[in-house]
Amino acid sequence: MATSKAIARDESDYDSSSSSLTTLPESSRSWMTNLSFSSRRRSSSVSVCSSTTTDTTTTSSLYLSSHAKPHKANQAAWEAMSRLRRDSNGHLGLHHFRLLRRLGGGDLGNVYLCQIRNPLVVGSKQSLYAMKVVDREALSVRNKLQRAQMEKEILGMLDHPFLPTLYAEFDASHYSCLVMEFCPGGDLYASRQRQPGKRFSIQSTKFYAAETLLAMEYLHMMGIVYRDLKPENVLVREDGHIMLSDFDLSLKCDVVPKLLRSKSSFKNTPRGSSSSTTAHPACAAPMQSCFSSASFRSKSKRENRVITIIRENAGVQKQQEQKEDEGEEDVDDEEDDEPELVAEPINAKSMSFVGTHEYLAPEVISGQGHGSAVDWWTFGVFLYEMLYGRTPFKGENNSKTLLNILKQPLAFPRIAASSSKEYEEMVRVQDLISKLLVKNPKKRIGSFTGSVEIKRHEFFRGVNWALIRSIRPPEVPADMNKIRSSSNKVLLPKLSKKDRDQPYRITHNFDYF
Ligand SMILES: Nc1ncnc2c1ncn2[C@@H]1O[C@H](COP(=O)(O)OP(=O)(O)OP(=O)(O)O)[C@@H](O)[C@H]1O
Repeated sequence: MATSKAIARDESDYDSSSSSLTTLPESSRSWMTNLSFSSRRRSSSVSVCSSTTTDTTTTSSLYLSSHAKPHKANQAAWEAMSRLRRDSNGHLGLHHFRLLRRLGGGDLGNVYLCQIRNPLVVGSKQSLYAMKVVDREALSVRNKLQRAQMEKEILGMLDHPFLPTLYAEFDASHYSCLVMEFCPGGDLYASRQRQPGKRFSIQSTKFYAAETLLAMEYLHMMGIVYRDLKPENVLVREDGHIMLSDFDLSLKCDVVPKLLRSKSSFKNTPRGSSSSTTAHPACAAPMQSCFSSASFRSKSKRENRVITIIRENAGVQKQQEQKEDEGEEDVDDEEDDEPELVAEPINAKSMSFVGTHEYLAPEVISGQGHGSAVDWWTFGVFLYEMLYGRTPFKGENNSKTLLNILKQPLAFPRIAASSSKEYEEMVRVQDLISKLLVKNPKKRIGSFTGSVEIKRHEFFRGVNWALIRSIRPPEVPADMNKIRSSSNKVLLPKLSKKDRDQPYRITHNFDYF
């Protein structure tokens, strides 16, 4: 799993005692001394809960209970859980589940592979779930209960193919249990370690980045700023598609949708690389249907009908109109001037210092307050790491990393392209990364119209956003039946037979929680 590899890689980075804050801006220094650092990149999110925190924790009207997840309605795992809920009159407990093995642990709790304890259904027919178990008492002592609550609330809201489905949640003694979809493919950090040169190919990067972008688009629509994107938090589902995980650092805020005219709104978005004027690249075979050029133009029309994210900016609008007069090519010219519903939490503002060092946005470090644009910064770092096998501003220690993020210009390693097509793709993705890793959040791509700006960048040209969930991913994890049969063998720390069979008694012996 990524966990152990991440420990090996970054253990020293999260030693707060070695951090020197002397070279950081004055605005950062006073409150950065309160930071709590954990020891692994996996759980390296740092947070400061001080009086400067202004996160809004509104109860959203969009809250969906775990009983209503339309996109999972016909799934066996969902049906099994609904049946269980019916049979138990809605009173689920730990005794309804058999914990099979520990999948991993983080700052908030441990995650276990589990099955419904049902003597009538045995072996390979049983659905597998991931259960996150959080010790509320321990978190309360560490002042982290609110983070766990936030994660639970957010998980309850989500209903999207690239985000976790919360199948059930219940309390057992002072433990909170969240039952979610199990992702057998591990995470993208571990997956990257297995790639040649520990780097994903440009096509695999495009695939994972496109799905991640859709997940973040949905989160922003729901008023959620994710704030902790990194390959470790992108899990690979049974079918090879992705699932973002770990929402305890997310910020939930109100999002006020607006209706804007499409033409003017798209005119104000930064466009793709001026140097990437060549035909879109041919893609690796499995992804061809998704990344075909034919789909690109029709996609533009479709997008007009989905919820998109727009921010008005008269100045930029003017510039774009001027460009149009100059005759610049623009696919939007062919589109109707339909109104668009806009839903980006651009007014979200937080003073919290949260994230993972190498992924922190400059505005988070400088403590000036940040909003949804932090997710577009982390998306840039994510793309960079997937492609180059390291993050762009990593220093010898955490303080150097933070300084580099604030001061160091972005640079790309030289990588020989195997073909002119790959070279062109590299130029495009570098252009996108350069636009995402703009230190001023107001000038960063995505800050005007959110994900729609990024989806329209040349690098994603040809991606069929509507069909991406149906195409074959770069890698598909081992057969689920094999995982089921191996779940009782020694792959990960195994639970004792007693604990497996009697999880409801483990309150007396909770050594593995
Ligand atoms: N649905 C899942 N399927 C498979 N493994 C999972 C699932 N959810 C979490 N895990 C694994 O469990 C581990 C801990 O999960 P998670 O990151 O949610 O915990 P956390 O306490 O919030 O961690 P962090 O310290 O990063 O905030 C991770 O290694 C992750 O890979």
